[in-house]
Amino acid sequence: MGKTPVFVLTGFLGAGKSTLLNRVLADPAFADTAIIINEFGDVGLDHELVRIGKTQVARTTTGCLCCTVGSDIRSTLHELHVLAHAGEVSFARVIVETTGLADPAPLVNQLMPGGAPALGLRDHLVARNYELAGVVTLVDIVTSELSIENHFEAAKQIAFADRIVLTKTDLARDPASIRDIGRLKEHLAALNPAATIDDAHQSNFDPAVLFQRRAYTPATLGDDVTGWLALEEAIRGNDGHGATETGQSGKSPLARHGGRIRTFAITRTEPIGREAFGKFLNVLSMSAGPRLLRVKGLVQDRDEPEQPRVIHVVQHAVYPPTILDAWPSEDRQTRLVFITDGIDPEPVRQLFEAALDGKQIQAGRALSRIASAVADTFRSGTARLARVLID
Ligand SMILES: Nc1nc2c(ncn2[C@@H]2O[C@H](COP(=O)(O)OP(=O)(O)OP(=O)(O)O)[C@@H](O)[C@H]2O)c(=O)[nH]1
Repeated sequence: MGKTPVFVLTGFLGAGKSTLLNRVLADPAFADTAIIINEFGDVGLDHELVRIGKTQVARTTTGCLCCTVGSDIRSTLHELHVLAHAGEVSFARVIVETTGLADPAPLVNQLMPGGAPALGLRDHLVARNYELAGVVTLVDIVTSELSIENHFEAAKQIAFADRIVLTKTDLARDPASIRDIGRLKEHLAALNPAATIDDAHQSNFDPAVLFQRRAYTPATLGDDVTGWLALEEAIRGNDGHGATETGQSGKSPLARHGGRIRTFAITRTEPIGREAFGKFLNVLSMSAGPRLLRVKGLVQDRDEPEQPRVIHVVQHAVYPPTILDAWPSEDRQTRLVFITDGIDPEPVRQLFEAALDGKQIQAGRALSRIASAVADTFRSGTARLARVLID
């Protein structure tokens, strides 16, 4: 028996990883697939939104694979191996969906031969039974330029890919947007000349091809990748976690991502008015701008409480909600997960409550706190830039 191929599916926040994964998992050829979904924060939602078939096996890891100390990916692969050995599950490939903020270097380092050393029997078993067979990076044409500029993770995800897929190309209908796609492709090819670039909405695009076994060789991806992997080794030696804010489970999921990234959830048990909720999302998105990195949620609508609404905001883009036929689990409360760049939970919670309860003055106060957080992050960004220029 050969080694089981492991594919990493990555891409910045909201790039469309779960959407593509659902498409692939619905293909009968992928019935024998194990999926590892990594969620940023304890109140993740992906495990509810990715549709796992009866013959597929899924594991969710919380925290961030690139930040959790030790080797979470190896322990999850080991657990799957033990279950397969006992005949409890069966799979021919593993797909790891990372969080949108994942730095791929530590993950690749743990999975490739000659990467992070095997520390015990478990790691030896993982190395003997699995091989990294590809890194697929999705690039959202709507937000990627901003993401690449503002978040090193987005650029690294592109650099480590052997397959790049452009998503949301269906939204580019006018000639200027189509020209922009051409420019984006040039930019991506400059960042990573070795990867193939596909378009998720081209009629001949077959996502199954992305998860076919192949040799993944970081050395062919250029000096940057080799350098980052070497750096990874150095970081591993001293943990490298300069965490400024402890996240969940006593781990430090925010460590690699800078002190400004916040992740938090808002839950509500009473059903929510559609119009007030729509206003909340739009006003939040307008006031926070690119500092609102991601919102996703399941919402219990007052008029249709049995059909949850799935909502997505990706930076400035607020997507039309999708309506599910039924709740994916027993938990029927509204759950919203936020990832922000420098915006604290409190004013967002205040804005949410004020919008739903129709309290204008409180909403105004919350908005001015959000506006000042946005201005502060811009100011600190400017100060940093000035320091770089003067140094
Ligand atoms: N129009 C359009 N919308 C898309 C496409 N791919 C994803 N979306 C939408 O983009 C939003 C985010 O998609 P997800 O699949 O949840 O993105 P993700 O990368 O899994 O998100 P995170 O796990 O939070 O990083 C959803 O509203 C999707 O319906 C696409 O190709 N075209």
